[in-house]
Amino acid sequence: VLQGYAADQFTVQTSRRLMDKMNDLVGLEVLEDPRFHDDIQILQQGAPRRPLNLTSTIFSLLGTLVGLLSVGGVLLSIGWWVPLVVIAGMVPLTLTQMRLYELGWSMTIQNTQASRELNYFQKAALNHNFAKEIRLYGLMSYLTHEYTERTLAYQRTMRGVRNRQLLGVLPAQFLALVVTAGVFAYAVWQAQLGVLTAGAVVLVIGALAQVRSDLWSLSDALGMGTEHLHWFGKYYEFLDAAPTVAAPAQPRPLPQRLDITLENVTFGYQGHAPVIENLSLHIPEGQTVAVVGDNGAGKSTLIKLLLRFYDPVGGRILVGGPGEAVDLRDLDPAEWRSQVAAVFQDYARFEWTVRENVLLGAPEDPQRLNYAAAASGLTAMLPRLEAGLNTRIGQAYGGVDLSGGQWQKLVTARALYRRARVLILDEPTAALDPRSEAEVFAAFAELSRGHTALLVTHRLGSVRMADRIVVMRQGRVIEDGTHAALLAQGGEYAELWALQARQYGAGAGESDAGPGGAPQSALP
Ligand SMILES: Nc1ncnc2c1ncn2[C@@H]1O[C@H](COP(=O)(O)OP(=O)(O)OP(=O)(O)O)[C@@H](O)[C@H]1O
Repeated sequence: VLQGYAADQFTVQTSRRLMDKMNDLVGLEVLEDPRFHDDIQILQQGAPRRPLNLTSTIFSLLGTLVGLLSVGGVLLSIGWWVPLVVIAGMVPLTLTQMRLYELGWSMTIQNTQASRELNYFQKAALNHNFAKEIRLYGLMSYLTHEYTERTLAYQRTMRGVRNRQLLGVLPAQFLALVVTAGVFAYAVWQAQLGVLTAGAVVLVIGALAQVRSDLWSLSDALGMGTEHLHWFGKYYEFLDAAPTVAAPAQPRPLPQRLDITLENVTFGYQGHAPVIENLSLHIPEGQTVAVVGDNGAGKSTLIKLLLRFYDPVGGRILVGGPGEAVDLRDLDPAEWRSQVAAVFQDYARFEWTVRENVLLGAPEDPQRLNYAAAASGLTAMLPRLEAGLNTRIGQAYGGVDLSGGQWQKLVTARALYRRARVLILDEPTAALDPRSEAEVFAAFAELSRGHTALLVTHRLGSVRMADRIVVMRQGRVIEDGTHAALLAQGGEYAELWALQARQYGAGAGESDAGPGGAPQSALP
């Protein structure tokens, strides 16, 4: 019961410290490092037991040492050198045991990624989000095969380690046995010579057995103790690690104006070539800017940089009006982000109630909630949800599933609910029907009045409302201007516009009808 209680306490405390640490990791870079995920798996698995195990190992070490001292005293009765010889005979066993625990730990570390990968196959087989493809493409046999093969390979590796552990211990065990047998024979010989009584020999036999078992426990405890210490080493290393994207020790105050300026910004994801190159852009506060460009041009990456999920490797991002501009790196990330509302392309779908999904932990302001829900189109879909805003999402918890468009309305409400001076929408209407799209854009236009707004979209019909359109290609800004100016320029934007207009049958060129939504495509 005590062990269970202590394990509960340790689990909560250790997990909380891990979560607090995650909160300190203000950037996203760390999450893209496989070693980080290995560490998290090892730390999470060890959290409920390592602290308790280390404590009990220390106690068992102390207990064994006290026992050894007293029983060692008995062995002294047949000669001062006897305890020394017995201990010396056990030293190789202790060292081997410790080395083997060390080997076991390093194998665990080396194979954590393999273990995560094989578990991925099992998790995928049970994952609700993958269920349709698994059934349609008959994927289960592939998943089962991969899981089984990988698990067997993993087990073979670990079995190899266990076999080596066994074989490694045998010679040392044998030596310890020979030493014990030698001492026993010596005691019998002494009895025959009349130096020791029969009673003393019996005592020595008992003491020898006890010393052997104590020394064995000692070597085991030392080996296990080292393993626990390794785990703690990893735990504190994780907690103490300085993140690459860190909050400044002494942040500068937030400037009055929130103009955003990128100066020759270059950025590449860790280990990859730059995806933003020498990009310069100035967005005065209050301006609505649409960012368009090919897939992979770097639009979402630009947004991630503006939110300081990553730091540029070259150039800088400034926030503030003339004379007060501050490098984004010198602002408190939490303070800066509190000024920004964003709908990401891959937004988070929390399996909570609709209300919780909109508030995201913020206190409820009924008026604001009503406004955000109405403007995003959420209000109109509420009657179809059984408990309105209190409807639970997620069938795994007895809730409902939302359609893609319904989700998009919900996350738009989430962004509109936040009182932000900068609004960022990355493909906010990709899943919306034309009517909802028009409504969301009307709300967006109203909300962005007086606010900075950044809209990333492929739907060119909706970008005309922006004060300015920025066209990106391969991490650079290739065109920048108003809709009319860019059409007149006859460059990339004009070409994209004509392309979408043609697909809508509105005719190419400067048609005012323009493209109203996603292009239709036909299979070859
Ligand atoms: N976390 C990441 N790690 C490595 N490369 C990434 C990562 N995220 C994006 N990339 C790469 O960066 C490039 C730019 O991606 P980004 O998502 O910014 O493009 P985008 O312009 O938003 O594209 P889309 O229109 O398809 O949304 C792509 O080549 C992509 O593969």
